[in-house]
Amino acid sequence: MERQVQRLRQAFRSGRSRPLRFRMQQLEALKRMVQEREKDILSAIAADLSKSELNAYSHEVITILGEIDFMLANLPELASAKPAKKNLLTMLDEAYVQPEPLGVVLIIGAWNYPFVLIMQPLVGAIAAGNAAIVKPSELSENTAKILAKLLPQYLDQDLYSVVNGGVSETTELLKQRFDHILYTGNTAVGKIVMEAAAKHLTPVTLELGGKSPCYIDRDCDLDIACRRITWGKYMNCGQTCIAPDYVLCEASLQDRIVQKIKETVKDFYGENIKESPDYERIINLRHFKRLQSLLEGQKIAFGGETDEVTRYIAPTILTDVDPNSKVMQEEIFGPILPIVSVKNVDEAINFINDREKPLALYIFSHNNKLIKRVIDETSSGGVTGNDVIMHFTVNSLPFGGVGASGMGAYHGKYSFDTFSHQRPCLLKGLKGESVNKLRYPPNSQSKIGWAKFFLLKQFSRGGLVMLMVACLAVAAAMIVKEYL
Ligand SMILES: NC(=O)C1=CN([C@@H]2O[C@H](COP(=O)(O)OP(=O)(O)OC[C@H]3O[C@@H](n4cnc5c(N)ncnc54)[C@H](O)[C@@H]3O)[C@@H](O)[C@H]2O)C=CC1
Ligand SMILES: CCCCCCCCCCCC(=O)O
Repeated sequence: MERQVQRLRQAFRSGRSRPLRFRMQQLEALKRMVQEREKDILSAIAADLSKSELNAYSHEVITILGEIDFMLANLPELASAKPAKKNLLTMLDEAYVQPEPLGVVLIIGAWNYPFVLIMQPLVGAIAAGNAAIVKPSELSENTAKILAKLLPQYLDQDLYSVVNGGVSETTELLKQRFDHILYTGNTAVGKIVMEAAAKHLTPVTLELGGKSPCYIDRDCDLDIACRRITWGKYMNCGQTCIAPDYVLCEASLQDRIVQKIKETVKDFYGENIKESPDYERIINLRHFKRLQSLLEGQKIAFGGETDEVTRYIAPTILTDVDPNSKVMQEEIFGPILPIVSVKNVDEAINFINDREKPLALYIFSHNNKLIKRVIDETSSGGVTGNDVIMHFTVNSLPFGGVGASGMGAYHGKYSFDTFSHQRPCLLKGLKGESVNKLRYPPNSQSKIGWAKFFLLKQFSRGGLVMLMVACLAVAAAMIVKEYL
């Protein structure tokens, strides 16, 4: 592994990954890979998550095609030097911020959206001019294999590579020195990644999970709210990091919510959910058993059927859930929706603030002021009002967690920034030494007075022009005095 990282570092040092033309070529190759090998990619995702190929396309492939197109269209602007504001002392110099690639970066993905969670950061890493190693999750082994097969066929092999394997391979990988690590997965492993990164002072982006609350206000169109929640909760069988984890609402709404979600489930998946091509299965037996145990002792208002052989868990709703019960202590990451009653929005806000900061927050209401108030008085990685999941799809919004749900963000411009160093550059001429005297020793009260004037004085545009005219007049007077 050490040699693999060294090979990438050498290729990075050659400067090959830096020119924009090269980055665009690699992104175009990535797009070709997705288009030409669409069938192989879809069948791998489908096999890993018992998912229809249509759903694999809409959950994963569309996002990647959109992200590549965004980078192709915006890369010249993103990578360009941005002029910076100057002060009086540097007025005649050149000041700008130049994004530069970080070097060799590591991307570790999770199994639940196995293609997106590797490819979307990779697009950002390439766009920013880095070399990258990607480590797909071993739990989604078909996607891991197809990535290891296809990426080297389309991308520069010395700059981009795939490492497959589980804990031992990842542990070995984490001993190497990287210039950035983007990890997606659970919080416990997030801490392991951060600890390993600290040994090399490597910065990390941690895309973690959490319990994303969904508050339903009394003043709300329940039909629409429940339809949207049903989609976001049961998509991918609840195994979505930003799925609404639980519902908070006034007790009087509970039965109607159950009824409406029940009707929507029938609309979406038919009478026999097991037969529906749109309803997935739990990834493995460990998670299946974990989810089964969350049902113990709960009041199941809808669903609850499980089948160990196929790892099927029906769309399920739990009512009158005790906030101290197990299902409310850990991220559910499955098709179980607890409803917790609160008296009003104040209690909902307190409930959210009493817990770890979630990855997402959802609020349904006709009342925009109430939505804004909940946003203002809580914290979460992201928010969607009157819908769920959808903030993930807007690549002009940074995607990431806060507090226990993660650190850093990516998608679109934010991916480019995550994998770049914003390098401040100030280019001075070798003239104007007389002005510099005020910062050279010996220091004096009058030099401090001038330094304060040059560095602290704020001028309006008009004031600045006047000052420049005055400076020119003084310079002209000095020339006249010297030579005439
Ligand atoms: N914020 C986000 O964008 C997302 C967050 N998630 C979160 O991820 C979690 C589910 O993913 P996991 O079950 O963790 O996925 P996982 O089991 O696939 O693990 C994630 C990655 O960590 C590696 N890994 C596992 N144990 C390790 C260890 N001891 N040392 C080093 N590496 C190790 C795995 O090989 C894998 O590549 C949920 O909490 C979910 O909310 C999932 C998707 C997106
Ligand atoms: C047409 C709508 C497409 C919706 C795509 C949703 C993808 C959600 C991915 C969530 C992130 C995660 O859990 O890894």
